[in-house]
Amino acid sequence: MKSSSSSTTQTATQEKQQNPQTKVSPRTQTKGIDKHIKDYEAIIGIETHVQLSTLTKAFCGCPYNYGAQPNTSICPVCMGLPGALPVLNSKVIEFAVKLGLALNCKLSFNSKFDRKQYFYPDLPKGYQISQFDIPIASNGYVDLDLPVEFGGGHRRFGITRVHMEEDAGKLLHSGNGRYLATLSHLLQVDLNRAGVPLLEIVSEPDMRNGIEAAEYAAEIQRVVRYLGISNGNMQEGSLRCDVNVSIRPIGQSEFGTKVEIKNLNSFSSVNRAIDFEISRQVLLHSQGQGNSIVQETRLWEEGAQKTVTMRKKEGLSDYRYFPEPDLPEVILKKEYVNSIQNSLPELPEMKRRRYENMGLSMQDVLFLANDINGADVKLATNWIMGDIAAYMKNEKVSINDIKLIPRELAELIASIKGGTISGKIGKEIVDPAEIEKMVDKVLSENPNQLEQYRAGKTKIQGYFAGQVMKLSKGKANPGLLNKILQQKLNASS
Ligand SMILES: Nc1ncnc2c1ncn2[C@@H]1O[C@H](COP(=O)(O)OP(=O)(O)OP(=O)(O)O)[C@@H](O)[C@H]1O
Ligand SMILES: [Mg+2]
Ligand SMILES: [Mg+2]
Repeated sequence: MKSSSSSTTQTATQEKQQNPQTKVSPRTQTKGIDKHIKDYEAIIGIETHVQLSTLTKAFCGCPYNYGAQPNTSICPVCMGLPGALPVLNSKVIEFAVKLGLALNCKLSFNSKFDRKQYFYPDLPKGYQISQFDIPIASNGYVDLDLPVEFGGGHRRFGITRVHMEEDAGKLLHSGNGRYLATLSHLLQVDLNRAGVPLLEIVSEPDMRNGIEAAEYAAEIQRVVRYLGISNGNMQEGSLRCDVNVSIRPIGQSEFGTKVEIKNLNSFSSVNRAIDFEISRQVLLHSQGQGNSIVQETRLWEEGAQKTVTMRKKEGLSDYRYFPEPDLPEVILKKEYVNSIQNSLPELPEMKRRRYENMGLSMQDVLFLANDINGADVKLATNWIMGDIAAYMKNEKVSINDIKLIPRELAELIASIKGGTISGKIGKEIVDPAEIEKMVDKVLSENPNQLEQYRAGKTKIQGYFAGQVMKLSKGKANPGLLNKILQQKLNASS
């Protein structure tokens, strides 16, 4: 119900339930490993790129709109033309400080930009402006609660660093070649995205399975949405998670060789790609071929449900990082940081603890905290004091007797707010008084049919139900309608 709303986040589990096409088990591709898998432990760390929703790019005045015609939002700076000079967009700093604080990081009051050099057709300058040895934020953590269906449990995952950088352009391939242009196929470059600001969040290698990784990604999405610094949309690439996976035999303290996986555009692909990769590595290891696990970037193929080699990973020294000479140092003032700290909204973890303290079940807590707005408190109060109180009075029951649970009320209110159902329909779902009136009307207007019913033709109940439904213009809740109708018929015979 809520997955299409951009203001709504979901847990990795909820997403999985909504994607029935994701049923293929990656395990089927690596049969025979089940007996080995318990002998190994997986180590997972995640790099997340968050595309910032600033009005203009990081170092020039071009706007960025996803889906715009290729190369319609470019200028000499983001095209990397010789002599063009970057000017930093101050919103990038503000958003970076917000995220750094939200992820409980230590801020660097003096940081700088560096050039990370590599050749790729989507990078016209031949280098990416990034931050190397002094990231704007580091040493933080994120807290989350695993969904109840996975045994629940609180987790804290370390955040190594958060740094600012610019995005590259996009390559458009036509023909069969996947990564590089061949003579027989055309490679086009769209530079609209070049220079769009990103924050890269690097986690500590603290996750141990696909579920923890997917829940971590979902929490990062919630945090950036709560902060209002990104739309966090994975399908559009505004939130990109690269997962690093290695395995080690249980009991070994040093880490194994890590493999980086890209092209994960949903939480469930994060989960499934990790499952697959763990199986692949365990299989190799258990067959004595551990050496063939090399440090590389692999690509998740959604169709085939497997990871394939993309490229060998560059070593750090290959990038030849050096300080960006065209941009000044980034100096943060205490007052500036304080004012941002004071303007932070309530974050998902705070909201979860608040709801938990109100006595809600963890399932309800997670459901409510997934939504940026939570349940609308005012609407919820109106419902409880209005229609629900009236229903309780009418039925002479207490709040403990009615079957409405907090999550259902929140779902109902969210549907009304989101326009999925109208307030009128919403009302009739829990307002038996109106249905009762309509039932009375139908019964009194159909004395002959009522007579037949009393004479034993109980099938005619369906006819009455149909008439009431018609009278309500289809808005009566069928369950409630039948219950009331049954009561009335019993009373009259
Ligand atoms: N042995 C390991 N197994 C699994 N994950 C690891 C291991 N060692 C490091 N990691 C994780 O891999 C990620 C490395 O990210 P980082 O950005 O530091 O480097 P990179 O991927 O080599 O660089 P680049 O930004 O160029 O992709 C981190 O999240 C870290 O926790
Ligand atoms: Mg990486
Ligand atoms: Mg990285």
